[in-house]
Amino acid sequence: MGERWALFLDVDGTLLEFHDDPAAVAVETGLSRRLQAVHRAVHGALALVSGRALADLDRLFNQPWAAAGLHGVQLRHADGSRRDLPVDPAARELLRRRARQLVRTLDGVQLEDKGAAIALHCRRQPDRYETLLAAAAELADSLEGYELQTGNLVTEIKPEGMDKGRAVSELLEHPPFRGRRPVYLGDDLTDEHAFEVVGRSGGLAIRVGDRTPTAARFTLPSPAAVQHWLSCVLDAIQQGAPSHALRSEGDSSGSS
Ligand SMILES: O=P(O)(O)OC[C@H]1O[C@H](O[C@H]2O[C@H](CO)[C@@H](O)[C@H](O)[C@H]2O)[C@H](O)[C@@H](O)[C@@H]1O
Repeated sequence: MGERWALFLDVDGTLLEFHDDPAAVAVETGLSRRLQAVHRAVHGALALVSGRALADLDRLFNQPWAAAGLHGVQLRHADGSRRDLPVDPAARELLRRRARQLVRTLDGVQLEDKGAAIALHCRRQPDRYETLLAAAAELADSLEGYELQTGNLVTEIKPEGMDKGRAVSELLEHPPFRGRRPVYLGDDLTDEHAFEVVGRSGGLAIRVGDRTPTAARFTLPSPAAVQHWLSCVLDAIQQGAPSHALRSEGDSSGSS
């Protein structure tokens, strides 16, 4: 079973609980050890798939694993090779300048500068979300080569042409993911792109939480449940259990 499955894991809201400040999250030792053990058990076919930049994922997880950062704008393969979507420095500067101007007009909105992309957060003031979405959409429309990606009390302006689904497809073309059945865990709207790809590839899409609608067939209630599920997966692989052991308990389609 350890040779048959490929695991793709979203980070915030899936592996980690949400915090008001994106920079304040941390990976506890227990989660880190569990992920390392699962990574070994699936012979390296585990990738983090996140809206965070790769540098931020490396700061948090401190592992050279395959990973998609900025929703796939940045990609690192399991062999360490990297591909980045090209970003025009002048366009990036324009994005930064306009985004800074925008947040000055929106009380309670926090700007996260991720290099090639900008996230605008309003977790501290959720009642500003609709106003933020409208203003950010207008900004993204005015910038050539950029698009909007909304998420959990966040909206991001990122280089166009990549999403988590495309990132997972790209990883699946390369070892050690190639030829394996993908399992994707994620909580957010941004993960739906990947749920669709995984569903089309005959894999398992597992939604974390209760956001609807979703293309995922299975559900886990929380990041704590994800950690428990990872332990069960590890046990199942080590005991050579049948492949259905990878499924989560809940089935959001009503069948199992
Ligand atoms: O794709 P993900 O790994 O889930 O990353 C999505 C975004 O996650 C972060 O923001 C979210 O988590 C923050 C910390 O808990 C929270 O404050 C914020 O409200 C959430 O939207 C991260 O800061 C973003 O850059 C990611 O794109």
